[in-house]
Amino acid sequence: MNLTNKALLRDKGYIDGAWVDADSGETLEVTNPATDEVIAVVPKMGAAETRRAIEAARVAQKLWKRRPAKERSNILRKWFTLIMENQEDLAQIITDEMGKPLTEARGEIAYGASYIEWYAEEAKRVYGETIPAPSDDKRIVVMKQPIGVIASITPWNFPNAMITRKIAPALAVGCATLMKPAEQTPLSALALCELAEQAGLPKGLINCIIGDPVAIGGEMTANDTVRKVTFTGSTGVGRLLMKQSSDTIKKLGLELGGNAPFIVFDDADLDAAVEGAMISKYRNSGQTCVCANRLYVQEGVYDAFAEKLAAKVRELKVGNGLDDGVVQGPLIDMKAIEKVEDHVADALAKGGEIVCGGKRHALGKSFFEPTIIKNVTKEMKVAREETFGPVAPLFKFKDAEDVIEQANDTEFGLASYFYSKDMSNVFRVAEELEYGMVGVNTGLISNEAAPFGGVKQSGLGREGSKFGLDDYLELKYVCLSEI
Ligand SMILES: NC(=O)c1ccc[n+]([C@@H]2O[C@H](COP(=O)([O-])OP(=O)(O)OC[C@H]3O[C@@H](n4cnc5c(N)ncnc54)[C@H](O)[C@@H]3O)[C@@H](O)[C@H]2O)c1
Ligand SMILES: O=C[C@H](O)CS(=O)(=O)O
Repeated sequence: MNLTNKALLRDKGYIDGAWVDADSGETLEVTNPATDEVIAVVPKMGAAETRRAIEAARVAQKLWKRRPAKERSNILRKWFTLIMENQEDLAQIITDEMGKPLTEARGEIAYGASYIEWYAEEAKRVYGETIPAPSDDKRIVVMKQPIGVIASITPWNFPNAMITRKIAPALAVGCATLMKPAEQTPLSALALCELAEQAGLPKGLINCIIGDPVAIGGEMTANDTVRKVTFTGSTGVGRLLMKQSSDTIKKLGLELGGNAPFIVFDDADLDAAVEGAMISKYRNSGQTCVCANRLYVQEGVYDAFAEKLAAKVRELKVGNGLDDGVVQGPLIDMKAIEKVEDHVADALAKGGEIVCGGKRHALGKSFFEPTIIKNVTKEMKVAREETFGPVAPLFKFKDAEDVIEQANDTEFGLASYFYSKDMSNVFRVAEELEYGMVGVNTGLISNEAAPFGGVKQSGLGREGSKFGLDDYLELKYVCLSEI
């Protein structure tokens, strides 16, 4: 890795302001999925290190919550500035450890930093309320106070932004934090800790435990000092963490799996719809929770849309994310490739037809050809499961009533998208879709100002916006009497 700022490449856990190895001395290798090269060796930590981090956070949080909001804000602002000054190096770390193209990795750094910038400002706007009391001798005061020590667990697909989307609001309101990044992508998390320390964040407020997810997660969910667990990842692991957290009645933030419908009505601007489908489906090689997972095209424009989309997909350059012009990197590992192959084979066995792609790329390793399948039906796995790869299954539909029923026929409810120019149709469909987020005439909806999150089995809570701040606050009602 050819970094300008070598200090960013950290390979130890970060606990109470110290860079430490695992108690056991055990380690994990970090590999570049585009080359299979080992790029770092990091500690394999467990419950004991997690306990020490929780205690460090508990002690640090008592002082941090008393710091004036403006001081917390200034330190977050400095962290934001340092991240943007180191954007190129941080982007290279992302591409090396998980494969996304450098252009997308640069975008993720700016996106992740935007949450720190946003919450640096929001830190100064945690307002309480007074409420007219039922009797003249009383006053009702409502305070908002930080939850305390929070623990975060994050996935590999956005190894920077999924962390800042949690840590920034938590620190802004006066919480102390632990993070457990995915074992595939610890380096981005450690680089964030390095820059937080340079920004002047006091020790103990941010702790990064690398290693055994079951042991670390087990301590985070069982330890009563941890008052909130915030998780981004698969719905299956989210269910498990929810169960484990119930013994100590923890607050939960869950950003889970998706199965996004992408709907094209026959009155849509087809070129705009194709552009939206390209970014919604093939961003991060289809490895985002809000990727279009099912594309529904009204029967009158089905063939025209399929033809236009295929022309764009065939232009996509697949390769090492560090190489010029590459817009599709490798999938995270061979397990991901096997899941994509299973979905493609299942669709073909049930009557689907390949329009383009459909198999492993000639580059080998975990590269897969950008794929479109047509004549897809609801009996196929691509209709019910999150593919998490560069495969666009095209379903046909008759009218709004038909497609709304198909789109809502899933246990997931994260993101959804549709293209239409008729305002009556726009309002009706947006109101009827059972999802936490709806993109209308766009395929890209994520930003720091908006409440990101899902309904049904896609999660609990919201991240980003003023709503994301509330997720790290407790309400306290103070009743003043004898006034
Ligand atoms: N809703 C969102 O914002 C969002 C964002 C990104 C990814 N995701 C979802 O995440 C999934 C892909 O990411 P993934 O494969 O890394 O998910 P994953 O659930 O396998 O892993 C996510 C994190 O959980 C940890 N983990 C795994 N098992 C654990 C356990 N038993 N105890 C504690 N921690 C454990 C992992 O180490 C990792 O840090 C997809 O389903 C995707 O939709 C959702
Ligand atoms: O996949 C997870 C991210 O939340 C996707 S996004 O960049 O926030 O849209």
